[in-house]
Amino acid sequence: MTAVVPPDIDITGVGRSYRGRSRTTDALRDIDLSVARHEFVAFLGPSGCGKSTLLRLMTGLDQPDVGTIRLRGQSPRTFRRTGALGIAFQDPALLPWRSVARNLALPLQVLGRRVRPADQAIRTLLKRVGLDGYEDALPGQLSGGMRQRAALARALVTDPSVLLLDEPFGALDQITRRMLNIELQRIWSSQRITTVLMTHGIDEAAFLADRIVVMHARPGRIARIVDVPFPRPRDPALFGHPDFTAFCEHLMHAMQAPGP
Ligand SMILES: Nc1ncnc2c1ncn2[C@@H]1O[C@H](COP(=O)(O)OP(=O)(O)OP(=O)(O)O)[C@@H](O)[C@H]1O
Repeated sequence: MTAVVPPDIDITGVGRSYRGRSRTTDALRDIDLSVARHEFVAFLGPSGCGKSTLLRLMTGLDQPDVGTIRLRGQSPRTFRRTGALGIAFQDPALLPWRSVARNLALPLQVLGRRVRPADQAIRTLLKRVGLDGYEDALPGQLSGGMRQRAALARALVTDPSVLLLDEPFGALDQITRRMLNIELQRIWSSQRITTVLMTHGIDEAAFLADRIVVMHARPGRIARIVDVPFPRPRDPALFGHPDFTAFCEHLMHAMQAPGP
């Protein structure tokens, strides 16, 4: 008999509202989802459907009004403090006065681990995201795409078991974004870190994810959950395949259809 592995992420009945002086915004309502170990799930939805709100709740930087979130059975805040959670936001938020390698060392230093920017582990990680040779560069000397690569490497530096990505490539041009999608797939395929990606990029979600959670706005809620039918590893040529185009069209309809 094989042991049943519990899900890495458990979201149950989560709701979150923002109360302003004149009105209340229902940012999220009735969010239920489990993400299995090694799974890649993308939340896909228009601006304002609550993706960033949900991601912040999953990091433990904000608390739901109702419902619970558990990461490997722990509260997000407790889990984050173990270093097992990797996080990358749309804004790479690198410290401008620290070199790329010293930015990468920071999460390890925060956890109290002994690390030097010249350590082999940091060099290997920079190589993996295509920043070989940029160890000593300052963030201001990098392009937007390179800064996002550095932010992705920083999210991976603690060797996390769960990775949360909030539109990490959203501000990039289409070509750079696609290149980083391909690299993220390569990294995920080799490490199989349980990953949640928030995105409004339909082809990004379809290329990367095992399952896509289509969100609707006002209130932010799950409209439907779609299995991605393409086998792995996925070749970059998939982006141009007619089946892929048809699947993206299907997702577009799911985003626009009146939801539950
Ligand atoms: N701090 C806040 N105070 C008040 N309302 C907020 C706050 N943060 C988000 N909201 C509102 O909650 C809703 C969900 O916002 P959220 O940023 O989570 O959506 P999103 O899907 O991430 O959007 P985007 O793709 O544009 O980042 C929106 O209507 C937004 O205006």
